[in-house]
Amino acid sequence: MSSAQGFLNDWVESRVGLGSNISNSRNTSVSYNIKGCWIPLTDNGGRRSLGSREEQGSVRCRRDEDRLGWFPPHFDVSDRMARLVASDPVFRKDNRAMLSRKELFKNTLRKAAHAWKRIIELRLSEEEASEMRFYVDEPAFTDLHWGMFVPAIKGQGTEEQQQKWLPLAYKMQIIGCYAQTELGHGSNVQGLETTATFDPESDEFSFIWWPGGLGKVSTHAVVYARLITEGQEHGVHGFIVQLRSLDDHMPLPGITVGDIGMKFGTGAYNTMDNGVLRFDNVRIPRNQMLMRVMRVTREGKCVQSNVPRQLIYGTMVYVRQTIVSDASSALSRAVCIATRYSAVRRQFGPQDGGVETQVIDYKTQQSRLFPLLASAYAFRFVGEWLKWLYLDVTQRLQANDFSTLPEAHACTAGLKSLTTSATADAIEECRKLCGGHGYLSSSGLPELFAVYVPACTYEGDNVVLLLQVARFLMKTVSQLGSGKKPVGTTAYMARAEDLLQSRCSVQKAEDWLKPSVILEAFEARAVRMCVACAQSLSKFQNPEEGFLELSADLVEAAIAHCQLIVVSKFIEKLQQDIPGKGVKQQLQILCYIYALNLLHKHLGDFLSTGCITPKQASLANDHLRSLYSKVRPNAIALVDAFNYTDHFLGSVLGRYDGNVYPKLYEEAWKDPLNDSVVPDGYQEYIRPMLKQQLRNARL
Ligand SMILES: CC/C=C\C/C=C\C/C=C\C/C=C\CCCCC(=O)SCCNC(=O)CCNC(=O)[C@H](O)C(C)(C)COP(=O)(O)OP(=O)(O)OC[C@H]1O[C@@H](n2cnc3c(N)ncnc32)[C@H](O)[C@@H]1OP(=O)(O)O
Ligand SMILES: Cc1cc2nc3c(=O)[nH]c(=O)nc-3n(C[C@H](O)[C@H](O)[C@H](O)COP(=O)(O)OP(=O)(O)OC[C@H]3O[C@@H](n4cnc5c(N)ncnc54)[C@H](O)[C@@H]3O)c2cc1C
Repeated sequence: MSSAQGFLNDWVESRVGLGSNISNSRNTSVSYNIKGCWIPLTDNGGRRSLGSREEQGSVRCRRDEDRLGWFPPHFDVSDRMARLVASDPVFRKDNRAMLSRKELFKNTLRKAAHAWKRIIELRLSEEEASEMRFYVDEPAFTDLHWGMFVPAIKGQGTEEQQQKWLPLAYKMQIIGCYAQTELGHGSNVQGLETTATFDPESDEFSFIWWPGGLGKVSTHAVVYARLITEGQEHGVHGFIVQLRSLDDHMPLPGITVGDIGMKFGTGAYNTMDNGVLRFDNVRIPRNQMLMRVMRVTREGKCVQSNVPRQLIYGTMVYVRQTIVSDASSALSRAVCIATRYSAVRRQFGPQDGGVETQVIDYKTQQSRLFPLLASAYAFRFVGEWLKWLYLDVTQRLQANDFSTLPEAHACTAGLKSLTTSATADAIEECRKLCGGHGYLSSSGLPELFAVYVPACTYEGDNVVLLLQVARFLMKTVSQLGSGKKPVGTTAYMARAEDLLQSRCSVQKAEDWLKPSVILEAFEARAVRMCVACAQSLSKFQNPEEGFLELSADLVEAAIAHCQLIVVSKFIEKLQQDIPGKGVKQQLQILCYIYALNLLHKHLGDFLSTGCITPKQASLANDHLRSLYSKVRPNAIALVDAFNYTDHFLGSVLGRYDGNVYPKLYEEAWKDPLNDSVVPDGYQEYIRPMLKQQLRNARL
């Protein structure tokens, strides 16, 4: 061993003790029982030797009464699937950053095939299979097949069409994708150029561009195109189109299909074959148009059914709802890494040579990290509520009650936008919270960021979606005088007159710890911003022109409304019975942190609308600091509660055992650059340069 290596080994050794200090932060009297799991809070003298989650093997669920009833009842399923994936070598993912695009993609195919084999062998339920795919943690064509192709047929197909296509899709005898976006049109769905002409006399081309799973795998797609019959246009509809032969996978006549190329980051989303598709007079049978909204008869006549045509956009509503829950997962993952590492990392501290300070104890670290921890919980709760809302609207649609569809659209669009933007920013913040090591691939954060950021764009650009919310809000405000009572998430607007006048009652910092005070401040801010926008709009002769001109303000108003939804759902959650010693109190603290931090970040809104005074703002800020101190002793337990395996986290910094430094050192040596001591290219480039310098020096 060279002396340099010897030094490095000593250096690593000297930090092992520090690395294990994560367990210090697990010394707390509160026993957590989040997501239905129990988190052992051990005091083992500042050391933990639990090993990785995977190694522990068994599911550590204690008693049924320890489970939080208000979490979805799928903890056992989730935990079992996480362990199944983590213990299967085929699902290894630590080498992704080193693979070429082709290797990466083939590896994804291998994993998807293996997952499908396991699903069949183990006779997994739909829920188990879906959890398994989640923990495989690799964007793949299966996301689109199960996430969009199947829901599109379910939501927009007639009974007959569902009976024909769903069994094939469920058995994966066909693989489908969702082909809506074109090279030239994504947000503007009505502007799509792809046409489906019943009388097949069209010679136009258009390119579909972006659909995941399309490039190399899908045999079928639900393609969105403008329907033309008898020379008349009938809006955009979905059509099931076979793209590839089921015998040899070759594209069918008239179809050109391929991958659109590398995307942001190495590894990351490049496991997905986002595709380009060109149709050249492709003919499909009439009954492959999804006809729940509109039927085309044998003679080419269009017959509108009684369901609203917005149902054509229904798959997007469904996926947006799932994306909100996913935001909580991605965020909790990043926060788990940053929190555990912040407890391990020490910088500066006493001048007397004592141990340095854990960076998690710095107030700046806490003020950046704990609001993100609070957001992870907030998004989980609002995601659960949104799931309920979606189920509710689906049941109502089945009973021909379409009244809640506009609200479901506004909520899914707005919350998708709010949570994905916040999560993307938060992952980057977590990277910075981990200092230099956060930039290492082995921290897991760069890849998580690269995989996650497109969520701000796909399934609706976030600004475009907020503008949809703003339209809904302006409509609601405009109807206030007409006697139509706002309901659901806009019910607070019925109290607009009061809220426009109300004065916040806070006089001392603790007054901010009343949910009613917080709610009223958020309601007043949202109403005032909406009403101000509506008043400005009314000054325009042409409302559409006004909407365009005021769109930046409208987006701010939509954000205020969506933040109110998240805050109010967190508060509602806390009104339920929450078992587990100390759990409710901790969640209450997180709820206040979530709300008061938003208030702090958007102070301009609250002050300019006169909802609170500068003095009250400063009291809120004082209170935030004391709330951070209350979270600190339980921070590790609160992230352990997410119950992520080391495999799923994929982060040396976020290891459960806190053994960060030796593992970082070990990881570094795995890099292919370290395969040889003298690098490839030395003879060609380095040596001649060095020799040249030597010659020059001698001259
Ligand atoms: C597959 C993933 C599976 C699971 C996901 C889980 C996790 C994610 C993990 C991985 C993700 C993997 C892959 C990502 C997949 C991404 C797939 C895609 O991106 S598919 C393409 C998505 N495309 C879009 O989202 C386009 C965005 N644009 C639109 O939605 C619309 O065009 C528009 C912006 C709403 C405008 O439409 P239009 O011009 O028709 O709108 P108007 O404003 O005139 O509205 C008319 C009327 O309709 C109402 N409305 C609009 N949209 C909806 C809706 N979705 N539902 C109900 N109602 C809607 C609107 O409010 C108006 O109502 P009115 O005022 O007239 O009452
Ligand atoms: C990783 C990934 C996967 C995808 N998968 C699929 C898939 O499976 N199937 C599929 O069909 N599509 C898919 N897409 C496409 C995706 O849905 C679209 O890219 C998305 O809807 C945004 O549309 P756009 O690209 O047209 O953006 P644009 O609308 O061109 O947006 C560009 C900019 O213009 C702004 N803008 C646009 N309209 C307005 C407006 N009215 N007012 C103010 N500002 C506006 C936006 O805010 C944005 O800043 C995927 C995209 C990505 C990145």
